[in-house]
Amino acid sequence: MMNSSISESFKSHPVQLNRIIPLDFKAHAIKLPDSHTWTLSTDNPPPVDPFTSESVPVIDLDDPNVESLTRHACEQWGMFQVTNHGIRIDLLIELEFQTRRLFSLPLEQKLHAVRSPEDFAGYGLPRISTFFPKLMWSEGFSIMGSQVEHASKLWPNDHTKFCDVMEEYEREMKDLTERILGLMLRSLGLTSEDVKWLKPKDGGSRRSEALLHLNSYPVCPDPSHAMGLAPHTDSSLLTLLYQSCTNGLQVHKENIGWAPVHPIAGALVVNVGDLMHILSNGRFKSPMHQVLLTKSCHRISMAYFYGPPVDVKISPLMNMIDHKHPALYRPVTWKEYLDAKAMHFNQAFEFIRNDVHISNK
Ligand SMILES: C=C1C[C@]23C[C@@]1(O)CC[C@H]2[C@@]12CCC[C@@](C)(C(=O)O1)[C@H]2[C@@H]3C(=O)O
Ligand SMILES: O=C(O)CCC(=O)C(=O)O
Ligand SMILES: [Fe+2]
Repeated sequence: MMNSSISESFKSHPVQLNRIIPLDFKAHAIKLPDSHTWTLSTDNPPPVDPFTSESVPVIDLDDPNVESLTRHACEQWGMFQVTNHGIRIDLLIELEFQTRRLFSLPLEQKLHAVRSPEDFAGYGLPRISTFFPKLMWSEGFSIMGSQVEHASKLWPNDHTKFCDVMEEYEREMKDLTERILGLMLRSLGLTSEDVKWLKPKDGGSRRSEALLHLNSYPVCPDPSHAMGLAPHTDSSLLTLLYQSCTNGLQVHKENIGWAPVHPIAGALVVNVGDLMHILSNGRFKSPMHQVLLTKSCHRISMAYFYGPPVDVKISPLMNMIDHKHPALYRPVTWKEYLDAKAMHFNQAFEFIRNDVHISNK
């Protein structure tokens, strides 16, 4: 596979094996081990009634006001759900089936496809596990393009369907993400001409890059002392998430705190990524989000992280800058940003802010 921003960043910042190999969750179904016991803050408890509290907007992509709804959602929440997106429900059902099929394999078998310390592809813990003393109660599988190599290690004679479904989903996600990205940019008053560098003609090496990441959050013996996915922002331009029908995802909003993102059958969650926050010069939020666990449901989700071509520098767009709104960030490639994230995690923005001395220490 061609060198990508993501693969280059993993090579520059290898992950220790004890932050890659997941626990055998089934063997710990009764008692949470100390390695996975978190002291969770009680300052900001989840909303009392998750079904009446405020949550992210739901946008029908066929709505005549779709642009202004999108802009409002990106400015206020940095996250929204979309319906009427055109992805076939039978593809989503097959995607969920194949994902559950993967994660229900015994640990020894999943470990045949484990990520290596310098690689992003395959089975393992979330990348951000390196920043926490305790481990998360989750596992994942990362795919870019065709994942025959890893899938054939999981199912030597029976991986074709899995690979076909993942590849079809990636193609569909690419088109939909580019459509939603266009919508967001138009909502800021930009034309495709203003950002034609974002979507160069296919065929050359300057192609947008994306990663499909399957997440699994097994049932947990003590959800109030465990963490599914710790608070983070996404390092993409945009992330499209299918969360099937299990609760757990929360997004942080000023003046509200953690708000649940209720699953809606067939809907997809759109999450503004850090690079979109930079492009919009801080106008669009790249929201902090996390996943909490339950005692009875095995949650899975599929996140499609979309980013710019490898050599494109992302910086605040000209239309977003004036004397009242100076450019907040210096230009960065996706690889440079992923490196900053791999070193500084949730402080990465501070290191690319204009007038900030950059240190690689
Ligand atoms: C492109 C990327 C986003 C990601 C970091 C990465 O370089 C590859 C893994 C991605 C992932 C998937 C699971 C959740 C997440 C927070 C993580 O730990 O690894 C995201 C990363 C991210 O958005 O920063
Ligand atoms: O599982 C979820 O709903 C969230 C996943 C997520 O935030 C991620 O993969 O970055
Ligand atoms: Fe995320």
